[in-house]
Amino acid sequence: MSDDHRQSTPRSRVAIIGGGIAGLSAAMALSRIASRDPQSPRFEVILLESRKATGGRAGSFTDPVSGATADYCQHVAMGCCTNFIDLIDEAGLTDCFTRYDELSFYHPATGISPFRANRFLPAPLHLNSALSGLRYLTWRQKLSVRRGLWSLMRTSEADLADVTAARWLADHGQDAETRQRFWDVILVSALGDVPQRVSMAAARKVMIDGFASVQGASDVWVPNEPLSQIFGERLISVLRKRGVDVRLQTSVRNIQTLEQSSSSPRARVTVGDGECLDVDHVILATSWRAASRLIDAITVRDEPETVGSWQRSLADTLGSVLQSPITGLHLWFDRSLTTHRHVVMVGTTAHWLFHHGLDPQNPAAGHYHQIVISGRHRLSDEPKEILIDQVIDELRQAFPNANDAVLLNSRVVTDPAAVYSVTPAFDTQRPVTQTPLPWLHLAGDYVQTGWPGTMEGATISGRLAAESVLGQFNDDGTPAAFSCVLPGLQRRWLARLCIRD
Ligand SMILES: Cc1cc2nc3c(=O)[nH]c(=O)nc-3n(C[C@H](O)[C@H](O)[C@H](O)COP(=O)(O)OP(=O)(O)OC[C@H]3O[C@@H](n4cnc5c(N)ncnc54)[C@H](O)[C@@H]3O)c2cc1C
Repeated sequence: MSDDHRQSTPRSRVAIIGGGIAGLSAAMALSRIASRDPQSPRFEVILLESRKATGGRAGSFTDPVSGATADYCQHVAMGCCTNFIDLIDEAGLTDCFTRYDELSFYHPATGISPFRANRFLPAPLHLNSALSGLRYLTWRQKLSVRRGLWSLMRTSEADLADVTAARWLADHGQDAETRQRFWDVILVSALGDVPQRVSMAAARKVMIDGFASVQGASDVWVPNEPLSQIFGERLISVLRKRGVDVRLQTSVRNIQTLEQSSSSPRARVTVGDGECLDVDHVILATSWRAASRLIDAITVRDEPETVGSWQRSLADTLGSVLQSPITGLHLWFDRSLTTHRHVVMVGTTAHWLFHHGLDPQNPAAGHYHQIVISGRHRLSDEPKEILIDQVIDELRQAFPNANDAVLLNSRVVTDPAAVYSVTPAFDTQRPVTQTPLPWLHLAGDYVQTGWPGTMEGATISGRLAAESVLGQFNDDGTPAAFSCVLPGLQRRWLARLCIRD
């Protein structure tokens, strides 16, 4: 396509519904293509977000008592999240994250054990010393974990689609205590639900891609600014500079097909105040619940039967999704409880402790600590005060500094639908990006990406939707020339020999 031709070609109008990480990732991909490649198609991208700020589940709130800004729940990424890390790099936001190559595991019986992969040994041998360092595991348990990891490396993901993690682990010699002390600790945090419900294929993704396959895959990326700053302000300013029309507090009420003609817009998006936007493409990047409602209400002019059966089957699939809660306990003390920035807590109600210290913007709020508990737990139905008391008891036992610490303020935030459960049934039925409506593309962490419900999954889904728009755009016979999704980290020779694909 020549520059002259490009100038004269009408711009394709794309509405992205939802400004969570999936929608933001799609907007970044389309605006990057439009701004960097003179041969590329031209887009007018409109991002529609119903809330006051973008970021979706990766957002923050202002505590009414102290005025402090805190994330609804602490989010972390891992070194294996190549697309998410690339997204923040592209947006110039790498300074918003700190990368850690060591984890600290706490157990009441043994205190803190460092978990650090060996930087000189090739994967998967690099994990050996890290495992040896977990003092709360007996040598038998460590041997059992190594055997389990080896079996997992020798089993392809496709062979694990039908089985839950709990079943597979029990069948592969992992006794209840080894599961509780090792596998469950990692899987519940990463997948947001208990191994009795999640598929072993999803668990393999975490254990193999996230730990065993490549040096650096298990590094932890922790935001050092509120998520609202990262995804609600800084990323939006990048998008606006690239010409994306970001509209906040703009809730989409319905989507309709228009009369088909090659030169006209193909869909109409109606927003809350009744304004209608006629567009060539819609990327639906909401949660699975909002997507189900909007898709169900689409009225179709052509091929109503094909589309109707797809609508019904998608409604069944999304209607059967099991969801899992995640709880964040936000605790402000008069002092820091520990020098560790984060600690994985084993054998306690708390799963992770994140320690942020004093906020320089608001030092009077106190030293901020956040406890994360993924999934339902034994105090889920108890009053919040009981949960706070229990967790503070655990912190006092774990960290001597906590004994004299005074709790200045606390808040418990539970998102009951934080993540969907990657059950074997749902994992095999997850919807794909393309739909029978050529102008409609799905994004969101629930879409088939090979990843569970994470920021990486959401980023990939947005990039896949951008690729799908581009593929359509080139339907005139030109092959789709743009690839937006990055591959995972490249395995080296020993990992390639050991790990079956
Ligand atoms: C408590 C908690 C902890 C988590 N921890 C981690 C973690 O540590 N690491 C990790 O990788 N992931 C974590 N996740 C998962 C991660 O947050 C999600 O996978 C990811 O943010 C999903 O992004 P999304 O864009 O797919 O969906 P969402 O974030 O749900 O975004 C959808 C957006 O669509 C908007 N919307 C909905 N309906 C409409 C409409 N009609 N019109 C316009 N806009 C609409 C919503 O307001 C929302 O902004 C956590 C999630 C939660 C809730």
